[in-house]
Amino acid sequence: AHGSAETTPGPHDVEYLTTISIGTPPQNLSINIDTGSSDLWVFSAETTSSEVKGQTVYDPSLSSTAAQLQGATWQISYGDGSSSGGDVYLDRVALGGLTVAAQAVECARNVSGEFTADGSSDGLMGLGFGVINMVKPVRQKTFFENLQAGLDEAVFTADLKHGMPGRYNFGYVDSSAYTGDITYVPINSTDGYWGWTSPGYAVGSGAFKDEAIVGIADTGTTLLLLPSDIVADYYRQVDGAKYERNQGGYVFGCDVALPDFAFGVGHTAGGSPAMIKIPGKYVNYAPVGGSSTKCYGGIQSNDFIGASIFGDLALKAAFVVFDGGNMRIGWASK
Ligand SMILES: NCc1ccc(-c2ccco2)nc1
Repeated sequence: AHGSAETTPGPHDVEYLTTISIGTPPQNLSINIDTGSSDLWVFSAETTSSEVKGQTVYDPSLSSTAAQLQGATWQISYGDGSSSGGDVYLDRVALGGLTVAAQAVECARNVSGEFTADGSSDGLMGLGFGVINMVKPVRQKTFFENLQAGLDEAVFTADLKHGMPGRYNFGYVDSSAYTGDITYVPINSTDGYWGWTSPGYAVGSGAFKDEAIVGIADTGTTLLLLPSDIVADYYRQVDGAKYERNQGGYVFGCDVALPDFAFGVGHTAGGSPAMIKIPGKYVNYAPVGGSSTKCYGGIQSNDFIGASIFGDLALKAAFVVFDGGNMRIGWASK
């Protein structure tokens, strides 16, 4: 089996939203597919009403195929400080033409203010590894883990785009969606993430710099978070760019010229790595609050987290293969 679903960017490509249907008859929700976590949770009929502002909720009592997972609860918090928690139902979940008959659907009783304020997202679908699923007392499998054995190929791919809809495919690699070759590197899923190491980077037309970047491929993070020395190196090439503590990162004039940023993938023996190039204009993330002339950079430091995060800013410059069968990740230009 294989399937394909369109995914649509929010403002400034802050997140990408994909429609899933849950239950019988189907209830359609718009969810954020997040390779940086492993819980499928949704706003639900059980969510504290003051914490629901515009989201579509899943109501298991209206689904003839829903069954509560007795005694199961969950609580999760994310790197951006947001959080949610509740109880668990098993129900049919369909995405891109593929169905899992008994997927753990984690129904929120509570969500933090960040989720309440994001009226476009009705929940998250984690496509990380089940080892970090937060359901207790028994962890639950992700949608991909439940599908995997039945897929033609044990892969899913991310084809995110700047300011326009892209696609998540399951079970196949669409050879018309990228240019050149896909370069595959091993992943380390010990911490539950799609962990991999880039051999280095280049700023603009500058030379490649050999500096191992240990990170995760994370569709649920907006930006590209890298070691502070690399970030400083990039913004040295941006006129007037500076680190502003009260903005929480590097900012610059919204009309400034921005150099491309390229990161390496793989290491052909002695040869140079394949490069994924992020166009400079993608690095202009958005005007900072209250300004129309000061803009916030899409490349920022990973200082507080230790590992780097190849979030949407990096992913939307590439066609990415999350290969669960061979425990590897593949990157291609497009
Ligand atoms: N990296 C996981 C993740 C994804 C989305 C969100 C979020 C908060 C408010 C709206 O969305 N938080 C964390």
